[in-house]
Amino acid sequence: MSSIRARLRPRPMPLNIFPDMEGLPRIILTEATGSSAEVLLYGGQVVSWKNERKEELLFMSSKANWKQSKANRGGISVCFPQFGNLGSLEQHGSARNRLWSLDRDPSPLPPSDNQSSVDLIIKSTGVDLKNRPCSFEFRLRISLSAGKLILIPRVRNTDNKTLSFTLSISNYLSVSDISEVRVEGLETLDYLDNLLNRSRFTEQADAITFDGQMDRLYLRTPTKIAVIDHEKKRTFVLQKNAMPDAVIWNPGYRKAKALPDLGDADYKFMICVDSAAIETPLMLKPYEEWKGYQELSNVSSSYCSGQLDPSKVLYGFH
Ligand SMILES: O=P(O)(O)OC[C@H]1O[C@H](O)[C@H](O)[C@@H](O)[C@@H]1O
Repeated sequence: MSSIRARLRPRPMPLNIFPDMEGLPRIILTEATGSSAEVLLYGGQVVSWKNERKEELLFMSSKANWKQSKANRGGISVCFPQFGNLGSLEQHGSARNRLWSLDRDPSPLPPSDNQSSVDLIIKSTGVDLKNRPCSFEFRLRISLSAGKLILIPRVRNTDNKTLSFTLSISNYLSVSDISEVRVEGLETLDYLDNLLNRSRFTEQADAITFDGQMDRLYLRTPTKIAVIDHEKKRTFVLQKNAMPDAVIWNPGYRKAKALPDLGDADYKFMICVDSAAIETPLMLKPYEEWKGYQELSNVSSSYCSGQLDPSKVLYGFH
């Protein structure tokens, strides 16, 4: 009887994984309403997220190299175990330049061997241990559902010493024109300005707008941040847990020109909004695990009442 039941139980769809034009393993996630996401094992990077109308929601540099030697500038990648140059490791840590593996045992999360989510893993290597003698495992679940892309990062200390790290999930969002964008949810908060030697300021504006390079670390941010694109009349809502900080970055014209892997005009069509834990490094006791959560959704700016109401966008009041 039980064997008949087992035969009748719907089998999970196999993961859609294939080598792309450069031979890099690429995973395609799909779901019933027609949205999709693409993930590279190299860097564990999400390189595409399209809505049900097949519109791309993530920015990718026009000079992305698509080679397995450096993370592409764009999409969503993880900076770990160090954000930026705040330590002795390479800029933004090694995770974005590693070849990740499929995680067949993502316990205690249920296995996700279907076409709308994937579990990835990297373990510390000799290089990591040379610079920071404490072994770890980093697991990343990427899940797609109607209108939403969810990332669940988990770090496990697999050593008998304390593990300390900083981390960010770096989201390059595609926008119509950076001068048409407002970021809401960070007003009145303190931030460190990376363009002014990490000096501390308090945000005075009602919303963040852009008229040049910006590189800030907002501290103790709320769990929801809205990125409103006036021209497209679309709003990204970033919801996060266990990552108290948020990075807001746009290189502006001059810095974009100096970056070899970014087209001169590309800065207009992107904004980086990172979920992050940077100001206070995360500490894990021996064998402890940390778990974060990030959910991105993209909604019509006027989905509530025909008028943008930030309180509705930010706090979901209907
Ligand atoms: O050029 P990358 O190493 O990818 O870093 C890109 C950017 O990442 C973050 O947003 C930092 O705050 C910026 O200072 C940095 O320029």
